Amino acid sequence: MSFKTTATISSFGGKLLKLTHEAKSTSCTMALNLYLPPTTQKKIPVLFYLAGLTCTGDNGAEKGFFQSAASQKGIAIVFPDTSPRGLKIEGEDESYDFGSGAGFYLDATRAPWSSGYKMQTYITSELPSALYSAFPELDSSRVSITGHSMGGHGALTLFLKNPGMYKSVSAFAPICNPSKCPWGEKAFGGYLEGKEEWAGHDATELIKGWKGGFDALIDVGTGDNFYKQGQLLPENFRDACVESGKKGLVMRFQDGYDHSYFFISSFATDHVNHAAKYLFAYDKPSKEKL
Ligand SMILES: N[C@@H](CCC(=O)N[C@@H](CSC=O)C(=O)NCC(=O)O)C(=O)O
Repeated sequence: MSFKTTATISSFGGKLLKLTHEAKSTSCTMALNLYLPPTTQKKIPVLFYLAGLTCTGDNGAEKGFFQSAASQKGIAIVFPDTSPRGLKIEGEDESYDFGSGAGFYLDATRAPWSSGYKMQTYITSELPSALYSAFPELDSSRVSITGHSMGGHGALTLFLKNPGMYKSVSAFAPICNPSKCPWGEKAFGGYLEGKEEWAGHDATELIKGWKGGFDALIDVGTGDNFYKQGQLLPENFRDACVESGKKGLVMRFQDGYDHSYFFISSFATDHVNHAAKYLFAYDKPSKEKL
């Protein structure tokens, strides 16, 4: 399905495109932002940034400060929306942490959400296929993923559910153990038919079955109220990595930082650089490729 470009904005020498397209998996028109860096590469590696509760594709693009590093490294960034919109499901717009703006990057199995709330399929299949077809300069073989809060949960779980799909993963203040926090319990209870499905969408459970190393970067602010309230539970994820022998996780507790985009923008360059390390690891620049 092709995209409609509603705006083209110059940013750090590249272009930020505001796009919409009709998506089958989410049964609605989806909006997103795509940052295309200035580059002489024939094929541009891609970083997906998944935003958190209440966000659209605009929050990361406008406040995340990812474009500066992406421009320098030559990485395209996809900023998708966080849920379907306007499906007219009862209760869809009643709360900030469920329904619109809160798709949790999974495919709902419980009616009525199971028709349309298919963000896992949208992010891992329909959206990338549509983008690689409409923008052939994007390199579908070099893709990484990151995200914030609910989007950090999305980044970790989509990476762990799809071995080989992403070259790297990182997260800002991710919801690490949704089965054990109020946000996750509400989302999983509402979107999933049975409790036996929960572990399959929980990073702290998924990491236990991951084979090999896990070179992820996770930042959490020590002044983050959602962290203090037990919504994020990063220590549970770190402990699961240690107990199941996964090496490579870098979990940084950033002194005094909160949950906001002031925190994200402060460390965005580190996360783009983390992705760049893997996106360019086996593609040493040669004259033929430039
Ligand atoms: N309105 C809510 C808080 C909503 C909130 O803080 N959302 C975060 C993500 S939280 C986890 O997914 C966010 O990124 N907001 C958008 C922004 O631009 O800051 C409340 O009042 O508690």
